[in-house]
Amino acid sequence: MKDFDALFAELSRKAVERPAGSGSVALLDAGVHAIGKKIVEEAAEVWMAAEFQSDEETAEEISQLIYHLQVLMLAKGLTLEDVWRHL
Ligand SMILES: N=c1c2ncn([C@@H]3O[C@H](COP(=O)(O)OP(=O)(O)OP(=O)(O)O)[C@@H](O)[C@H]3O)c2ncn1[C@@H]1O[C@H](COP(=O)(O)O)[C@@H](O)[C@H]1O
Repeated sequence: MKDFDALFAELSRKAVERPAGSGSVALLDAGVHAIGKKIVEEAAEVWMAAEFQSDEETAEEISQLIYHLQVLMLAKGLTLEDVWRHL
């Protein structure tokens, strides 16, 4: 099963190698503004799922929020350590 670090490593690779058909590459190319809008959208979906949907659906929405946060980190050139040191 993929975890947070494995996804970040995969996305970091894709940002450099830019494979054809990667949605992540397209999102990186769309820029911080577009990624930020997705984060807001996904955060709202997490909230709504937590209040009105199943635990499984909530977990899926959380995974999508995490994914978009990681794409934003890559767009900004932030490392995992840059974030972890604030925890
Ligand atoms: N974990 C994810 C992931 N989570 C969410 N998403 C994207 O976020 C979308 C979910 O957003 P929405 O709920 O808004 O659904 P939607 O309305 O269909 O999406 P949009 O039309 O708004 O793009 C999905 O359709 C995916 O495009 C993800 N895209 C990719 N990954 C993983 O990232 C890695 C690289 O993926 P590629 O860049 O596609 O190769 C792979 O391991 C993937 O599994």
